[in-house]
Parts: sequence; C-alpha cells; structure tokens
Amino acid sequence: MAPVEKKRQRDVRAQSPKKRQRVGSGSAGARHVGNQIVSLDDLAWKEVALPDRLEDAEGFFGLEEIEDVEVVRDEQSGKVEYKVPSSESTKKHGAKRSNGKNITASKAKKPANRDDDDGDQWVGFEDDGITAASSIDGAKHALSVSTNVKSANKDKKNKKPTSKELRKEPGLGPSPISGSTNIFDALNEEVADEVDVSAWLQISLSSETLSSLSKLKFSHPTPIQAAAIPEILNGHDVVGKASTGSGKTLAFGIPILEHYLATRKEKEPAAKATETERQQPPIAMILSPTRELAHQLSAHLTDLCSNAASPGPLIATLTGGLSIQKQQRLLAHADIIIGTPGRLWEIISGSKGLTSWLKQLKFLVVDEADRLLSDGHFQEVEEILNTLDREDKNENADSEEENEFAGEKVERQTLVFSATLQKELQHKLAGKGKPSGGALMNKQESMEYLLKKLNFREDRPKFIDVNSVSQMASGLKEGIVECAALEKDLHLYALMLHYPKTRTLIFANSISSVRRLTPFLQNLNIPAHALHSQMPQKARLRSIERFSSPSHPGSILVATDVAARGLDIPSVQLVVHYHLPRAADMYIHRSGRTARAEKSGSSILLCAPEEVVPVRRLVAKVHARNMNTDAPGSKKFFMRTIELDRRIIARLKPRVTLAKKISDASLAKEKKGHEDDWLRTAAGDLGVDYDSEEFAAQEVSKKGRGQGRKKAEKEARGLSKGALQTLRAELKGLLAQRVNVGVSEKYLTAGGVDVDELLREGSQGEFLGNVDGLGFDD
Ligand SMILES: Nc1ncnc2c1ncn2[C@@H]1O[C@H](COP(=O)(O)OP(=O)(O)OP(=O)(O)O)[C@@H](O)[C@H]1O
Repeated sequence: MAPVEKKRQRDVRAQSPKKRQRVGSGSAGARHVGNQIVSLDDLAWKEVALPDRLEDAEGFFGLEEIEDVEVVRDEQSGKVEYKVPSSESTKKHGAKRSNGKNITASKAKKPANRDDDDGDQWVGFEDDGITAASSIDGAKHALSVSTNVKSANKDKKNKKPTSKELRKEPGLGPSPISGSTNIFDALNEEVADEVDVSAWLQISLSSETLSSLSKLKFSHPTPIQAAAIPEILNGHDVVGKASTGSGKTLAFGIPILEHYLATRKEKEPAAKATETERQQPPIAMILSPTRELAHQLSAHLTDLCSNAASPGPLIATLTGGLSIQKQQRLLAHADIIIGTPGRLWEIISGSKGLTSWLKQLKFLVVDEADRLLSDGHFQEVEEILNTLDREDKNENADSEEENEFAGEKVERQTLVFSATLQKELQHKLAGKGKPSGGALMNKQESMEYLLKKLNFREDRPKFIDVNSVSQMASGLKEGIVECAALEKDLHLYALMLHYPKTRTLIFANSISSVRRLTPFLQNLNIPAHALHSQMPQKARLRSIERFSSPSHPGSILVATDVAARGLDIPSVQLVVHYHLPRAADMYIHRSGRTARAEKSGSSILLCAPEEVVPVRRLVAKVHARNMNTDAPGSKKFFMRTIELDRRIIARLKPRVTLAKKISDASLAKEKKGHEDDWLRTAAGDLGVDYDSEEFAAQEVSKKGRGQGRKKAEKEARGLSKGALQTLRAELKGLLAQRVNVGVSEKYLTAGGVDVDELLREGSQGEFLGNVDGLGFDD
C-alpha cells in the first residue's frame, strides 16, 4: 500500500461522545506501537504555517500534516490502522506504550506525549477504548469542550486557537489525501451522519443516549421532551399533553432507555436464557390503542436504543393478528413490552408466572390514553391494570367497590400521553367525589376513572401541557371543500388531481367506505391502498409499508380511524376527511398525521351542505382557545373554503361514473361470494339445502329499508364479465383523453402531470376559480 500524505483540519463540530469512543477504540491499535501501528492522534502531526492573508483562516485553523503514514483498513471489520516506519514510531512513541494494559489514559493518566498539554480538557481518546465520556458527567464534559471550541471558532478573529487546543479534536476534517485509499473521507462521512446535540445538555442524559440522538439527527429536544424527560428521570408520574407529531414517543422512550442503560446494559444476552431462567422483570410496558401504532412505537424505540446500546433492550411487540406463540416467547425475555390491550390481556391472562414479573415494572406508559379508554379497549385495560396491582388491594375492604380504589402506592412510574387530554381532569383527580361507575360514563368521567385506576405513585402526577393554546400542529393549514353529498367521490377525485405526487391520507368513517373508495380510486389510476381493522394484519402492515415507501411519494392511503392516532408516516402532506370525523378529538388526531415534527401540511374536510353546521361547530370546539385568546403562541385561526371549478368537476364526471360502476360491480360480486359462503355454511350447519336464487327471490319479495341499495347491488352483480371489460376499456379511453376546461387549452390526464403544468403556467384562475391555489398559500 502506498504511503500517504495527509493534511488534517480541525473539525469544529461538536461530536457525540459515542463518536469519540468509536475513534478511541480504533486507537486501541496504539497498543501495538512496537509493531509500528499508532493511533491517529499519536501520529507525528506537524502544524502547517498559514500565510498571513488567511488571518481569519476561513475555518482552516490548525491545519496539520503528516507524512509517511500508511493507512490500512480491514475490509471485513472496517477497522482503520495507521502504520509508520519503525524508527519514527519509536522515536516519538516507543518509550511510552510498551504494554497496552498500562495505557489506560484518563485526564489524570495522560499519555506521556501529552504531558505538555497542560490544561487540556479533551478526554475522548483513550487507549483502552473506554472514554471518560461514557459516564453522564463525562458526556457533558466532552460535549461542552466541543461546544466551547465551536463558539471560539465563531470568534476566531479575537481568539485564535493554539495548535495544542486543536489537537484536542479528533481532526477528521476534509482531507486532501494523496493516495489510492481515501480512508479519511470514509471517516468523515460517518461524522457527517451525526449532529451537534449540545442543546440536549439541559437534560441530564447518558453519553449513549446523546450519541443515539446525534445519529438520529435530533439536534434539540422538542418542548414536550424538554419538559417531561427531566420529571420522569426524577421519578415523577407524568401526564403529558402536546400537539400531534411533537415527539411524545421519545418523551417517555428516552427515560426508559436511560433506565436500561443504568441497570441492564451488562446483562446476559436475553436470547440465551430460557423462559424459566428469566433473571429480571421487564422495565416498561407501553399500551397502545392500535396495532400499527404499537409496531411503530416499537420501531421508533428500537432506533433509539440500538444506536445507544449493544446489546440493546429486548422489545416485545404484542398485537393481534400475528403469532401468539412467538409473542409469548419474546415476552419471556423482554425488557420493554409494547402491545395493544386485547393481545396483552390474552397473553397475561393465559400465563401463570408472568404476573409477578409485571408487578415489578418500572414504567407503565399509556399512550393515546383517551383513545385507550374509549373504543372498547377499556375493559382489557382495566383487567391489565387490576392484574398489575392485584396484591396491592386491601384484603379487608368491605366492598368490591371500596377495594377497587384501595391500591397501595406502587413503585412503578405511570406515564400518560396524548394530544387530547383535558386539563380539568387534573383538578377532578384531586377531588373527593367517587366516579359514577358503569359502562355509561361519559368520556371525561372515564378519564378520571382511568387516572385513578392507574394507581399513580404520587398523589398528583405532574401534568405537563406544552400546547395549552392549540392541539393542532403549527404547520397545519385547514380547509373545507363543500359539495353535494352524492358528489363527494367526484370532488375527492378532483382533489387528488390537484395534489399529484402528494402523499395523502383519506379518512372515511366506515370499513365499507374504505372498501369501496380504494378500488374506485385505483380504477382512476390513483395509487390507493386500504387500511381498516378487518384486514389481515399482514395486509395492514403491507399497506402502511407501501404507503410510506419513499419511492412512491404520491401514494394514497384510504383508512378508517384505525390510522388516526399516533401513526408517524414521513412526509404525509395532505389529510382528506371524506367523512366528517365523529368528534373534535378525532379531527385533531386525523389532521395530526400531517405537519409533523415541525413540517407543514394540509387538512381538508369534504363537506355536504347539511354538514356545514356540524363542521363549523366541530372546528369551533377545536379552535375555541385559539379564537378567544391573545395568549402568546396563539395564531389567528382561519379555515378556508376551497372552491373547485364547476367546469372541471363537470368534465371529470364521466370518468368518475364509470370508475364507480366498475368498482361497485366488483364489490357486489365479492360480497355475494362472501354471503353465499356464509349462507351455505349456515345451511350446512342446519342440515338444509341452500339455493341462492331461491333465497334472493324471497329477499326481493320483502319490502322495507335497504331495498334500493340491494337492487343496485343486484344490478351491479348482474354485470357480465364482458360488460365489465367494456366499461374498463371505456374508462381507459377517457383517462387518456384531454379534459377541456373551456376557455383554457390545458387539459387533465389521470396521471395528474398536466394539472401541475396548469398551475405552474399561471392558469390557475381557469382551473380553480377565484381561489389562490388551494387556498393554503398564506
Ligand atoms: N427531538 C426531536 N427532533 C426532531 N424530530 C423528532 C424529535 N423527537 C421526535 N422527532 C420526530 O418527530 C416525529 C413525531 O414524533 P412522535 O411520533 O413521537 O409524535 P407524537 O407527539 O407522539 O405524535 P402523535 O400525537 O400524533 O402520536 C417522529 O418522526 C420523530 O422521529
């Protein structure tokens, strides 16, 4: 390998401690100095004199060069070593490191060649690969060194760092290496993958967590993270409320990771133990209202943890629709359990040894707490909570009711998060009144009840509300498209054409609507995927995967409210409410699938004339505080009415009519197939013959509700294969045709490309009437 000559430049970025650690461990090669391999920092760097005219150095402070160094990289491990001629190495370093074991450098035990570096704070390079930065204090120390150097650089005219100071930095800046192996560039790439995380120093976190955050490129905590993490680390119960997409997952995920790092890092790999050998109880249990959210939480925490620790915590995700046996095996060794209440309860109630371990949980997290309580999950949540606290019940209680709330204070911390919680609950919680029990509790009473059931370890959990003014993300723009109830499909299609190549989530209120709308849009060449709770779990995950795929930025997901909560799919730019959300909180959560993590996005309600009043009421509820307050941070709320040009709508109608006919026919045939199967099975069970024609004739003779729909279904079912093919061919022809918008020469095609062009060329007046674009420009 050719000897290389390299110039290095001080890298002024703050590096994460982990990075330093990694470089440090690479320098373990220094133990072999006698064999002419030295660490990067121990090479005989020479300072390069800069010409005077580079007085402010343009960032080139402390350029150093090195000669006669051979850079060797192990292809398999990627480890980099630096070889210098024997005489050079012994001249500079030989006397220093004859025995690797003795070279455990720390601030106190500096290598001999740094004896002249009095006052040096840098402790990142240690020869045994363990840096002082691996402790919490060390991390802060190391980061603050980098940060200080960075700010010193900003002020470089006043204070030029000495070469000694520069040597504190790893020196992996741009590298004009001559030679065939540009190994320094590879290292630089790694550094470029990380960001300055000094803004996180306000929270006391371990170096491993900081390193992970750096790799995730999370340069600063979000407000809910900054407020909640310290409270959780201090052992408090927390009820956290923050707008959608504001980072609530890591607000509880980071403290769980910190606990793991502090207590478990060195444990035996879990996979080695058998079920009966479980050594330690799980640290945390996280309850999620939906399967998709549970899997997403798991992925999010895995990202955080796997970057921070090896081995990282074992995360078991327990949701319905996937093999229960596999989940039971995972659960046996899990450090973190994430699950939907139904499957969790199924496993917990069927397992004998598990309960005693679960009682020792350190954290119970109730994500999307208000949803967990409603929508039929509550009974299972209650069962799980009762199980966790069973031993704590007062055996002498006179009545079952008294017993219900007689739980002793537990050790575990309880963390409750959502974008929609009512602060009033906190006050209620402190009150003496007994909740009115039974299934008919309203939502607020139910929440109060849940909070009591959660058996907080403190009398009053810390209530953190970082968005007391608005639950909606600040980058969200909202609008309404008014249209006749029977024209919603048409307007939906027109909207999709207005937003080509836009990742869009369409919400409908029923599974049957999702089943209908998805093929309808597909017939119109719109890349739609379905998501609802009756789909097999694997198909659900596949839909989300396809919808999220970066290679298909214009994917559409048609979903029920199963997708409304918590789902974090990158770059969803538009949410369309095909049906009005049933409640204000659902509007917030649905709309919260866009404009996440400080990005922007739009939410549009398709609204029939008779729905205008309920919409206004709903919107008023959501934005009530915004509209009534001058509080800082409140913005003037403005919901635009978006008018789609009638001429365009009229010209799209034939396509839509055909697409509907085709999808209705396919659905009716499918439905008939299912019905026949069901009736045949039922008839078989009863021991009678089933004749579908005879059954249909009897149905038709009955009068009453639903006969119109049934008739339409029958007609759709009656379309022959050939007729269906003719319709498809007709639609194909229409999709390929221009849609003349009258005055304009422009045209639409199903691909939507021409709409783009239309808008770009200033013809939007033609296309959109008097609306500015879609009304979201300011
Ligand atoms: N400190 C941070 N800096 C930048 N991005 C972050 C940070 N913390 C989290 N994120 C990102 O923000 C996005 C939203 O986070 P998360 O899903 O936790 O939001 P949420 O508040 O739980 O939303 P919802 O209420 O909809 O469930 C995620 O993509 C996450 O990776």
